[in-house]
Amino acid sequence: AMLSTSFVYKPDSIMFDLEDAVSIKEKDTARLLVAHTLKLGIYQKMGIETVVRINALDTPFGLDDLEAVVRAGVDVVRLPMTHSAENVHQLEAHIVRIEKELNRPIGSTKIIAAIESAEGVVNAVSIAKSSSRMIAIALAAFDYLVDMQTERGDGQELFYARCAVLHAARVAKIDAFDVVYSNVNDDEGFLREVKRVKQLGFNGKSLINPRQIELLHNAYAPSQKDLDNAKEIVEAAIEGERQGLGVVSLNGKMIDAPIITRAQMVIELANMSGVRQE
Ligand SMILES: CC(C)(COP(=O)(O)OP(=O)(O)OC[C@H]1O[C@@H](n2cnc3c(N)ncnc32)[C@H](O)[C@@H]1OP(=O)(O)O)[C@@H](O)C(=O)NCCC(=O)NCCSC(=O)C[C@@](O)(CC(=O)O)C(=O)O
Ligand SMILES: [Mg+2]
Repeated sequence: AMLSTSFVYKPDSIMFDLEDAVSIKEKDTARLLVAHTLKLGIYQKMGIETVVRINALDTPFGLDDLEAVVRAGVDVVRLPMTHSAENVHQLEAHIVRIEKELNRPIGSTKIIAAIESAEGVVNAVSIAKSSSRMIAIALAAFDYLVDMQTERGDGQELFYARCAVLHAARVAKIDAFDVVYSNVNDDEGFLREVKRVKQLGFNGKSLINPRQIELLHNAYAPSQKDLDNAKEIVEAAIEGERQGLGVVSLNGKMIDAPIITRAQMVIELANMSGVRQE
C-alpha cells in the first residue's frame, strides 16, 4: 500500500528503494512492484517527482533494476555507491541505450548520485560534473562512515564530507542533499541537524519517514522576520538605484549586490514554500 499511497504526505519527491531496504530474497518482487507502481502514473499526475534507488551496477541486480524502472518511466535514477565519474558514465550508457529503444528524448531520465565512500567524497567534483542528467548529489553518510572506520557523533566526523559534497554541487550548479536522519522519534535531534546543514548550504535532506517531511519543509521556509528584512533590502536597493547610488545602507548595514541577491532568494523561497511556523 505504501507504494501507491505516499502522495498523501505531500513530498516534493518520492523515492522507491530497491537497494538496502530490500532483502536479497525480495529483490525481484520489489523491482516488479516498483515498476508496476510507476506505470500507474499516480505520482506523475500529481506533479510529484519519482526517484528509484537501484542497486549498484556491479551487483547481480543493478542492471535489471535500471532496465525495469527506466522502461516504467521513472523521472530520476538514484545511483548508490558512486565512487567515480566512471560509475556514472557506465550508468548513462545504459540509460541512453534504453531511451533510444523506447524512442524517448535522450536525456529525459535524470540521475542523482549518492556518495557513500571516501573515494566518492574525494571524487565529488568529477562525479557532480560527470553528466548533464545529474540533478543532485547526495551524501549517504552511513556507508561513508563505515568506510572511514568511524561512526555518527556530534557532526565533526561529517564536516569534511559535507563540505566536499556541497562544493562539488555548487561547482556543477546542481543540488546537494544531506544524509537521512535515522531516529524518526527524535524531532529535536533531527531539527538540530537540519539547522546545521541548511546553514552550510544544503538544499535539503533525504528522508526516511513521512513525519520528517513537514518538519524539514518548515525549517527550510524563511521566518517572517527574514522575509520582512529581505523585502526592506530589495526596496532600499530599488530606492538607491533610483537615486543613482552604488551602495546603500539599511539600519546601518551596508547593502551591496550579494546582499540583494540573497534577499531575492529569500523572497523567492517564501513564494514557493510560505513562511516558517514558529
Ligand atoms: C524508519 C521506519 C522503520 C520507522 O517505522 P515506523 O513504523 O516507526 O513508522 P511510523 O512513523 O509509525 O509510520 C507511520 C505511517 O507512515 C508510513 N511510513 C513509514 N515510513 C514510510 C516511508 N518511508 N514511506 C512511506 N510511508 C511510510 C507507515 O506505513 C505508516 O502508515 P500507516 O500504517 O498508514 O499509518 C520506517 O519509516 C521506514 O522503514 N522507513 C524507510 C527506511 C529506508 O528507506 N531505509 C533506506 C534508506 S537509508 C539508507 O539506506 C542509508 C544510506 O544508504 C542513505 C542514503 O543513500 O542516503 C546511507 O548509506 O547513508
Ligand atoms: Mg548506503
